[in-house]
Amino acid sequence: MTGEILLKAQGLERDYGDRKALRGVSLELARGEVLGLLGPNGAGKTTTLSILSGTLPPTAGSVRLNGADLLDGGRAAKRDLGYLPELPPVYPEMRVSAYLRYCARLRGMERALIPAAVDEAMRRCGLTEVGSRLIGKLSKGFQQRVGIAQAIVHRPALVILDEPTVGLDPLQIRAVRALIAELRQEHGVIISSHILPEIQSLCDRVIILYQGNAVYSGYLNELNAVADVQEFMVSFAQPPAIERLQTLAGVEQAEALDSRRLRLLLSDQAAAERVLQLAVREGWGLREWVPVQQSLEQLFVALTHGEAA
Ligand SMILES: Nc1ncnc2c1ncn2[C@@H]1O[C@H](COP(=O)(O)OP(=O)(O)OP(=O)(O)O)[C@@H](O)[C@H]1O
Repeated sequence: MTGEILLKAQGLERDYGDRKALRGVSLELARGEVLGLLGPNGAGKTTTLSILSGTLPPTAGSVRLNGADLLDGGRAAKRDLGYLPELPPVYPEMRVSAYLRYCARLRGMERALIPAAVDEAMRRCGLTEVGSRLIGKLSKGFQQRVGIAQAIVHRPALVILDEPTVGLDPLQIRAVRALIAELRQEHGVIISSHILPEIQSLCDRVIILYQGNAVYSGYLNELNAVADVQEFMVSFAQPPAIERLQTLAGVEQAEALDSRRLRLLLSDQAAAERVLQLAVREGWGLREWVPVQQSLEQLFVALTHGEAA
C-alpha cells in the first residue's frame, strides 16, 4: 500500500436467489492507487463494484469509505465516491454542462462551487468544446467521457469505473485510458475489465475474481513471486553442456537458444543461487541473467482454469 487506506471491504457476499455471485471478497484501496478487477464473464466484477458504490446491498459483509460505513445509508460516504456503471447513466436529451451541473447538485455539492467544478470536469475529460451539445448527439466515446465526468464532477476521493472502455474504438480507448491514468493524481480508482493489457497498463494492483472468489490479489510488479517456477534468460561466455545443467537440483528445464544463450526454468530462488555459484566456480563467464516476467495472462489462465478473459 502506498498511503492511507481509503476503502476497506470485508467478507462481501451476494446471493441472487440461490445463486452465490460473491462468496466472501475482501479488498483495500489506498489513496492514489489504481486497483483492477479482472475476471471471466460472470465472475462477480459488476456485483462487487455495485456493492462498493453503494448501489447494491451485499448479503453479508461491510464496506468502509474514509472510515465511514457506506452501507449504513451514509450519504456523507457516498459524496466521496463517483461511479460509472457498465451503461453510463447519461440523459440523451440533456446538454453536457447542464447534466454535469445536475449530477454535482445530486451529490450534495454546494451551489456556489458547482460552475467551477463542472468546468474543471469538462476540461479534464476533454468535453469543453461540446459543453452545450445534447448528450444524445455525441459519439459513444464522448458519451463515455461524459459518464466519467459525472463520476468525478463532485471531486470524490474514490472513482469506480465498470468496464470503462467497452464498445469504444481504438482511438477512443486511448483517450479514456489516458484520462484514467490522470485520475490517479487526485483519486483512488477501481476499474473492472476483461482486457488484460488494459489492467496491466493502468493498475498498480489486481484482484482476479473467479466464481465469486478473489483467487489472486497482488501488485502487478510482484507477479513473479507467485509463480511456482522462475524463468530466466541466461548467457555465458563459455556455457556448460546443456545436459550438465539439466542434472542440477532445482533446474526444471534447460534449453539452448543459440551458442551462448539459454532459457532456464528453476524451481526456486535457491536453485538460482546454486547455478550462479557453479557458474563462478567453473568460470562459465556470466554475461546475462534476466528474469522473464510472468505475465498477467499466464497467471489469469492458471487461476481461472483457462476461461477466456
Ligand atoms: N440481477 C441478477 N439476478 C440473478 N443473477 C445475477 C444477477 N446479476 C448477476 N447475476 C449472476 O451473478 C454472477 C456474477 O455476475 P456479475 O455481473 O457480477 O459478473 P461479471 O464478472 O461482472 O460478469 P460480466 O463480465 O459478464 O459482466 C453471474 O453468474 C450472473 O449471472
